[in-house]
Parts: sequence; C-alpha cells; structure tokens
Amino acid sequence: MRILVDENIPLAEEFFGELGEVTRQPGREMTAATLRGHDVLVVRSITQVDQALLEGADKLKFVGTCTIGTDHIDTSLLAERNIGFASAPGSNAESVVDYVLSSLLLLSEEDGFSLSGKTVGIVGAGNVGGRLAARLDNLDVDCLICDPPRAEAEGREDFVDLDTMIERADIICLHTPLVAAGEHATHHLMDRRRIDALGPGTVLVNAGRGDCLDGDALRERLESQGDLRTVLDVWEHEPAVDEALFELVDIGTPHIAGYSVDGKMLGTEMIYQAVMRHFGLPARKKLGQLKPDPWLRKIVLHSWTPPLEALSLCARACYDVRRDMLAFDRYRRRLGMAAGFDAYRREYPPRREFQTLRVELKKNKGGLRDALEGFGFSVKLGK
Ligand SMILES: NC(=O)C1=CN([C@@H]2O[C@H](COP(=O)(O)OP(=O)(O)OC[C@H]3O[C@@H](n4cnc5c(N)ncnc54)[C@H](O)[C@@H]3O)[C@@H](O)[C@H]2O)C=CC1
Ligand SMILES: O=C(O)C(=O)[C@H](O)COP(=O)(O)O
Repeated sequence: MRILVDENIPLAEEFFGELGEVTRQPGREMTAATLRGHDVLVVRSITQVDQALLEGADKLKFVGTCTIGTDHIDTSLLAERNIGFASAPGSNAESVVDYVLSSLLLLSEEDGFSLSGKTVGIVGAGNVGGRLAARLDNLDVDCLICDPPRAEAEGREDFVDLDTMIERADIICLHTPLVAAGEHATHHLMDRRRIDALGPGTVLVNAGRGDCLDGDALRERLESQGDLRTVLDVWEHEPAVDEALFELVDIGTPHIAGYSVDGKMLGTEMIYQAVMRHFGLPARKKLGQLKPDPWLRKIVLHSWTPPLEALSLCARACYDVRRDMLAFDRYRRRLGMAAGFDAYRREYPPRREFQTLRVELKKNKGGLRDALEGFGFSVKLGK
C-alpha cells in the first residue's frame, strides 16, 4: 500500500508504516499528479480535497484528515467515488480551550479584570465550545451559549441567539465550523452589522475558522474606533493574512490554537484507527506507547496560594499564548506574512495541554483544587 501524508503530521511513519510506503509532502503542494498511485491520503486543513485533487485518485481508497474541521474536504464527492473518509473530531479541542484561556488570562492581567466578573458568550457549543463552557463554569464564570443547531435538536431554551449574545456578553468566543450554505451557514456569521453592534471594550475571540468573521469589517471597526480587544487565531485567506488587520489585533497567531503535541498526535492516532477499520485490520498501535513525556510534569504549590495566582502560574508554565504571538510576529517580519505563517506552523515548538500538568497540593484551601481542576489541570492532594 502507498500512503501520502502531509509533512506536518506527527508519528505518521510510526502509525502508518506497517501498511506500506509512507511519503510525506507539504500539504499545499499536493496535486492530482502527486496523489496518483496512492491508496491512502492523510491531510490537514490546508489541502483542498476536491475535484481537482481527486483527478489523481486512480488507486485512492481512503482519505483521512487529522483535524476537527472538514470544510476543506468534498465529502459528497468522496462518497460518490466510493472513497472512505474520516476526520478526527475532538482531537485538539482541549488545546484550543487552553489557547482561549491563556489569551483571556493575558487580557485580564493587562486590563485588570477578573474573569469571574464577566459574561462569556460561546458561539458553537460542540467539542471546543462545550469544553470551554464547562471549564469556565467550574470557575463560576457566567456563560451564554449560542448554538442554533443544538438548540433545535435538543429543544434548549437556555441557549440565546447571536444578537442577544452581542448585547449581553463582555467576551465572545467563536467556535463554529465553516458551513458555506443552509439554514445555519456560518460564513461571515460575525458580519459587519454584528461587528458594529459590539459594545466598546468587548473581547472578541475567533479560534474557529477565519471565514466565519468579516475581516474587512473588523479592520474598519478597529481602525475607526479601536475600542475592542481582539484575539484572532484564524483568518480569511490564510496564509496571506491581511497585514493591516494583524497589526490591529491584540493577540494574533497563525492558526495554532489546536497545535498541542497531545492534540496533533491524537489526530494521527484517530486516523490510523479509522484506516485500519476501513481495511478490516487490527489497530495494534497505541498513542500511549509513542507520546513523549512532557518537559514539565508537575508543580508543587503551597495550599495558601490564592486561586487566581495559582491559575496564572500554572497556565503560564504550561502554555502562554505570548510565546506564539511574539514568535509569529518575528517570523512574518523575517519571511513575510504568508511564508512566515506557514513556517511557524511547520516549525511549531512543542506545547503540552494543561491536562498533562499535575499540580500537587498539601491541602485544598480556599477552593484551590476546584479552581485548578476547573481550568483543566490535574490535581494531586498530598498526605
Ligand atoms: N483554531 C484551531 O486551531 C482550530 C479550529 N477548529 C475549528 O473549530 C470548529 C469547532 O470545533 P468543534 O467544537 O470541535 O466542532 P463540533 O462539530 O464539535 O462543534 C461545532 C458546534 O458548532 C455548532 N454550530 C454549527 N453552526 C452554527 C451556527 N450557525 N451558529 C452557532 N453554532 C453553530 C454546532 O451545532 C456544533 O455544536 C471546527 O469545525 C474547526 O473549524 C478546530 C480545531 C482547531
Ligand atoms: O483541527 C482543526 O480543525 C484545525 O483547525 C487544525 O488544528 C489546524 O491545523 P492544520 O490542519 O491547519 O495544520
């Protein structure tokens, strides 16, 4: 069997090697010609699996994407051509939540506010948004949820519509998939009217897909009023991001919210399992045998550490969004926006999820354990 794999997929040889020859290629350079002769294709979000690419699908039996999002895949065409398909739902959801929390912590430190006094609006309450809501709920932060497909399917009357959320939330986090058409389409879900309606001081986070937000409208609002706080990990026209918008946002990163070692490797394992299922083969390899130990395994805190101080100490030690924000800025200055965007993603330094960090406490004082667990860390109480 011949397997074509995006160059940025970790553990590809370890997982897929037993099936045959593994060839790596940059995801943006995959073409019909390079696909020819391959039985399995394993991609990330930057490869459009469409009519043009599938012209080269002379032997292709299975496509896997080691990502949550599937907007880059023409799934109907795959089904029509009887080519198997799998994505990796939830694989890097924890990583995205860590990213959002690190960003909110940074802004709260800069502006001197406490998250617990704020109302956070979450748009799209699936694997990412749902986990973010759960972690914030553990911290007693008020959350508003906007998810019309779930509201309809589950009869949720506690969910709100997006316009109500815009009126009431201090922080709005977008975690929707990119859906081009239909009743719940998300292309420019955050359009000019809604961007203009955001109250001064609102924090706007987009870690879903760039096209869910009208970048021109946001740039113009920031240029004319400069009264929002903005965190963008995803952009329209990646990797050729609008430089002017980038200069105006508070935290700008090159689509790396889901780039933890844990999330990326879990994505590979999920696709390996799907490939083996597809071919009726036993999936014997396990991620646990292959995943490296984190550099930082535990932190010991005194029981009287104030919970907020403990959260920011542990979060900074484990993952601090400033690392990516500053490094990306250096990359794009050195290489230009598009090349810098891709280069930083390719050379992304290891990052582990909050859940890999064990925090040891002698006693649980003042709700410290709940706060830490609520943020995602694992806590061990001493004797
Ligand atoms: N920045 C990054 O690195 C990453 C970005 N993502 C993006 O985040 C998206 C969400 O990820 P998950 O939560 O894991 O997906 P999911 O499929 O588990 O959840 C998506 C949720 O959005 C809701 N939704 C759909 N249309 C909506 C609309 N019009 N308004 C409000 N809600 C709507 C769905 O009902 C669902 O509950 C992915 O599709 C992907 O595009 C995912 C991983 C990493
Ligand atoms: O999982 C998703 O969906 C994502 O957005 C990925 O984490 C983004 O990574 P790439 O596929 O663009 O490497």
